[in-house]
Amino acid sequence: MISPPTDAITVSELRKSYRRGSASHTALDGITFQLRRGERLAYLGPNGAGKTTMIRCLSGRTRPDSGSIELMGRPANQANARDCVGLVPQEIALYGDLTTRENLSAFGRFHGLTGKTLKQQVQWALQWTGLADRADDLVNTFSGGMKRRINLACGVLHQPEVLLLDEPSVGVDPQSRQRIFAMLGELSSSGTSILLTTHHLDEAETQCDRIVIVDNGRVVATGTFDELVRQTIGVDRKVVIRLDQALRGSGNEPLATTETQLTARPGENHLDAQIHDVAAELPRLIDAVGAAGYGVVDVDVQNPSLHHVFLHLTGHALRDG
Ligand SMILES: Nc1ncnc2c1ncn2[C@@H]1O[C@H](COP(=O)(O)OP(=O)(O)OP(=O)(O)O)[C@@H](O)[C@H]1O
Repeated sequence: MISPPTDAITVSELRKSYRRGSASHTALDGITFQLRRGERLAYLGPNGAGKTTMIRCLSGRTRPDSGSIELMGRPANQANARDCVGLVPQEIALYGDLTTRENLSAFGRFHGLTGKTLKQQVQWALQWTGLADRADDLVNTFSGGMKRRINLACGVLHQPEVLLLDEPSVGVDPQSRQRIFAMLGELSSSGTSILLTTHHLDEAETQCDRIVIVDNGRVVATGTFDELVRQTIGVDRKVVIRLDQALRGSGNEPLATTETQLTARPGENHLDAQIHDVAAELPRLIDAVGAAGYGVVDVDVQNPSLHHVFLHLTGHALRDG
């Protein structure tokens, strides 16, 4: 018996350059990663990192210069290999002068659906998007968030096993983003494998199972959020303790009894500590601060974020606007 492929997408050493006048610009510089079956994978990178180019290569809209793509275990260049794929492009591509139902029916037909199946899927999409009560309204009367939900539905009417989304929440308000991710959560629970590109750090961190971080056309790290934190900034936490008075003497002199690594400067009203085991070490440190004659005004335990991970990996911040 042939066992099913473990990866929904396998990308190996993918390269793509564009010509710009007489020069060549490398958008994908030897990209390798996997989308595992059933997972939600964030392909995270700043503007110009090559995210759209990757989606275009995966969906067959752009031909890579070299490297390979497998979709559900089949080489992407085999006939019908992309039948398992649904695509939700970044630009909203809907007919404004048609109703929600008419748009869904049109896109369903593009995907080869007819008759009872088409009707069923349109009905499902109306419920899934929460737009059943707007089924017969013209799409050009809708908000950006509503259009994005219909755009999303148009890409999955044929129930693809693998879904590609290029910046699915771009230009929508936080409430609509939440709805979109709730919809994707439903698809994921029913087994769809999802690859989404994003430049939103919080989306990658909170809405996805794993993250591929790309910069300048290269993969700089891959893993779950916890794995990425361990690989980069480590498990130590930065803790800032604000004091009721400025530090005297050489700063940490009065706190010489503590084993915690401290940065303390005379004249400043705070101590910065690197703490490995916050639960065990922090109470001892606070006792030591009290014993040295200082009062603690505030304690800030800084949790690592994907922002810190990205900064550590690339040396620059990812503008998350
Ligand atoms: N058709 C093209 N011709 C020339 N250069 C291109 C073309 N498409 C993309 N590029 C360049 O390739 C690089 C990667 O672009 P791409 O759109 O894939 O990045 P991105 O991460 O999706 O960025 P954004 O979020 O801004 O869309 C950019 O420098 C872009 O200018």
